[in-house]
Amino acid sequence: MLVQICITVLTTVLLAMAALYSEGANEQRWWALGNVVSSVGLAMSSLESGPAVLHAVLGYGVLALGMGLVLRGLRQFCDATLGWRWIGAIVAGALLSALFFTYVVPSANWRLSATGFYFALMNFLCAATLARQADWRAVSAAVAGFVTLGLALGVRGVYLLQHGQDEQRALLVQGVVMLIVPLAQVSIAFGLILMVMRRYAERLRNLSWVDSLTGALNRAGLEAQGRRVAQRTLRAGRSLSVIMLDADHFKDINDTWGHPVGDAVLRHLTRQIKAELRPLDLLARYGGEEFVMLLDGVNRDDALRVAERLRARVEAEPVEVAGHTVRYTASMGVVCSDQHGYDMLELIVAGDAAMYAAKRAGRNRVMAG
Ligand SMILES: Nc1nc2c(ncn2[C@@H]2O[C@H](COP(=O)(O)OP(=O)(O)OP(=O)(O)O)[C@@H](O)[C@H]2O)c(=O)[nH]1
Repeated sequence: MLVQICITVLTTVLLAMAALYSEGANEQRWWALGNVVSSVGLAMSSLESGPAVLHAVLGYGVLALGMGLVLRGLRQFCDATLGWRWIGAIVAGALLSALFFTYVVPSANWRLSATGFYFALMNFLCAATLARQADWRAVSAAVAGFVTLGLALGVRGVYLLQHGQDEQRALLVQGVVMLIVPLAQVSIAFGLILMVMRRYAERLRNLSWVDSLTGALNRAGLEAQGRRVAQRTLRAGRSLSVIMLDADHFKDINDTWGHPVGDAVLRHLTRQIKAELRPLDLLARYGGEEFVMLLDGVNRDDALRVAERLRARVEAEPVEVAGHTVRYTASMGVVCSDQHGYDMLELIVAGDAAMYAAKRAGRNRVMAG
């Protein structure tokens, strides 16, 4: 029991400290709380004296409540929810089976087996919730912990049914299970922290790839993701088109209306571009008022059509900002891997040249490179 208390304190402190460093504090709060509640339930159900209702019934209800809270945190981590009604049902299930084998068909063996199977199922449910996550490396330690715990409880349930509580073999199994439970608990706690830290690191990396003004990718994001898109299209034998876009006379907009209005124009332009792109396409802000679009699986003729549609949309839809209606246009250069290959840098250089040709030809137009 002392080991159990130490493990609970250790894992709860770890979870609470991880919550301080990351933004996913909500799910960690449920995990930490569930951890403490489960351990209280475990301690209650291990009592050998006192009223039966306390250790033979309520202890299992408290343990089930703790597991329900952990599951709620796991569902939250997976962007889903677990309502209080479900948690109530989980607690009721544990209470009913404990009540049944305490008062209706009194048998300590059957009660231990039935509740063991019940909590094994709960642990498998936790493992299954996480296993559906795409990032296997992040969740594997926690999944392994839940599966181990579920298997240990299940095996103990089978042995108790077959051999009774007092037989030598059953006692041995009971001892092994008592050793496995805290180890699995530690594995779960470390697994949960690992999951949160990986997600936090991913969030920070994504933030460092995003331009804060427009929400489009920045240069670093373009380099990292653009290469991935180029490789993907090359492998799949699809065309990759690049559109370079530059707002026309943007300096005049800044000089006439001020920089905040210029910023609003850039945000508006980003929304206009995004409206023309598909989910697999990439958009990055390449410089001040210059953007680059990567169109996956689009040949040059189709990319020219997309660019022309976008040009017409930008020309037709002014932005309303600070009581002003600001009209602006954009020039674009379109290139495709069918003519220039899949090297990102070469595509951008060729697209830039086509875009400057469009500027020289009078702006507000699309040129192919
Ligand atoms: N408001 C705002 N302006 C920016 C930002 N980044 C760059 N700029 C401005 O964008 C302007 C770009 O001017 P130029 O390079 O001369 O280009 P242009 O006026 O658009 O002329 P053309 O490209 O030849 O049509 C400069 O005045 C920059 O200060 C930004 O984040 N916000």
